[in-house]
Amino acid sequence: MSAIRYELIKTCAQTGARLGRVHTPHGTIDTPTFMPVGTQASVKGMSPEELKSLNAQIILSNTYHLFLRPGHELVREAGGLHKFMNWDRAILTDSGGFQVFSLAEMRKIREEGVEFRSHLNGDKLFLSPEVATEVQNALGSDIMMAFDECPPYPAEYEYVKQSTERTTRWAERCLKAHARPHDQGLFAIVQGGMHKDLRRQSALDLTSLDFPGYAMGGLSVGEPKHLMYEMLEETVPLLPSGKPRYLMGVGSPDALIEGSIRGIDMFDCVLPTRIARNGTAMTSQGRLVVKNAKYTSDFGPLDPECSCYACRNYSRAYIRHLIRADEMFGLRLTSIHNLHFLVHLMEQVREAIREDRLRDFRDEFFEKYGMAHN
Ligand SMILES: CNc1nc2c(CC[C@H]3O[C@@H](OC)[C@H](OC)[C@@H]3O)c3nc(N)[nH]c(=O)c3cc2[nH]1
Ligand SMILES: [Zn+2]
Repeated sequence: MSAIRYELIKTCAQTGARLGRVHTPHGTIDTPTFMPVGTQASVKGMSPEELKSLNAQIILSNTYHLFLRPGHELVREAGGLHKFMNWDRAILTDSGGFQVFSLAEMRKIREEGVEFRSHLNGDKLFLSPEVATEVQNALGSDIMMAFDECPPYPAEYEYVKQSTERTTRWAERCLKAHARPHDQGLFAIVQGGMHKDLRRQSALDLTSLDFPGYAMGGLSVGEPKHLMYEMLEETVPLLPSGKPRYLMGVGSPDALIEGSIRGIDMFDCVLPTRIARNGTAMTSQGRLVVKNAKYTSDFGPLDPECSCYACRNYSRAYIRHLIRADEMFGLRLTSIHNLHFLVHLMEQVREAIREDRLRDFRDEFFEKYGMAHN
């Protein structure tokens, strides 16, 4: 019995969106879903109780960061990531394939794996399909990602071709190295850059290896959004309908809706907590920079239509004051609101799929949101 089972409940009659559930050893995830990112074993500034109060059913953490600090052996000794961070719902860990190419210095990519220097202290380290799989087995995440290369954007066709074919060979090595397939699901990551033929090849090669789930990688890397949507339209139909699809690193409210329409079930993005740190809130009318002087004596909530803890108890004037005074509680309140906003947005997306009206919902949302693009 695989650790991860996808249940397709229904497909939206207006779009290609799906209502589903992902069953994991640490609970069920209603999809389409937004997953808060806790890169270093903490969703910045949020306690597990606060995450549960906003109905987060799964959070992310990251192999590269935890491999560097505190080290996966320590987390294994602590009884695994769930115990270490006191989170008893589902956890997905990214494989480090993105960070080793975006954060690490002095990296050398070979068939065997990637040699690099830690961005923390310059130590010489090595990540490979086998090491990334062993690390995630030690962390005990419910969903592990295959070790991949996320090619830069833009990149030469030939480079993307070589890289994508190597990522497929690496995925096969992860499958072989996976020590706990009954407890942890291993998702493959489709690459191929912005080239439709390479995307198709990657999807066909990886689906022939039969993983419990498939991610769309190599996107949300600076390309125009229309290009990302074209890659989804080209690739998602080649993925098995009975398995979850995860679009990595996405995203803004409009992209979550557009991605759901194109058949994506799972999303992750650091945006809600990252923009919270400079006092930017996502609201039903678009973004609001609460630090702006015009909110000095605005005693209303961040978003009048929001029912989150921050909007029920605090004003824009108070949060503006905290952010300007560099008080931690200010960015905590903005993070609580932004995470609630995206988790609640996905609840509305699931409702719209249930009622076969996701295209109408999108048009209404974009109208109100003013498509003040993110
Ligand atoms: C933002 N756009 C984007 N993110 C991406 C990530 C996650 C970043 C990972 O880094 C941490 O956030 C900074 C998170 O780790 C918990 C996230 O999962 C990717 N990961 C892999 N393995 N392969 C990809 O092709 C890939 C592409 C991305 N595009
Ligand atoms: Zn709110």
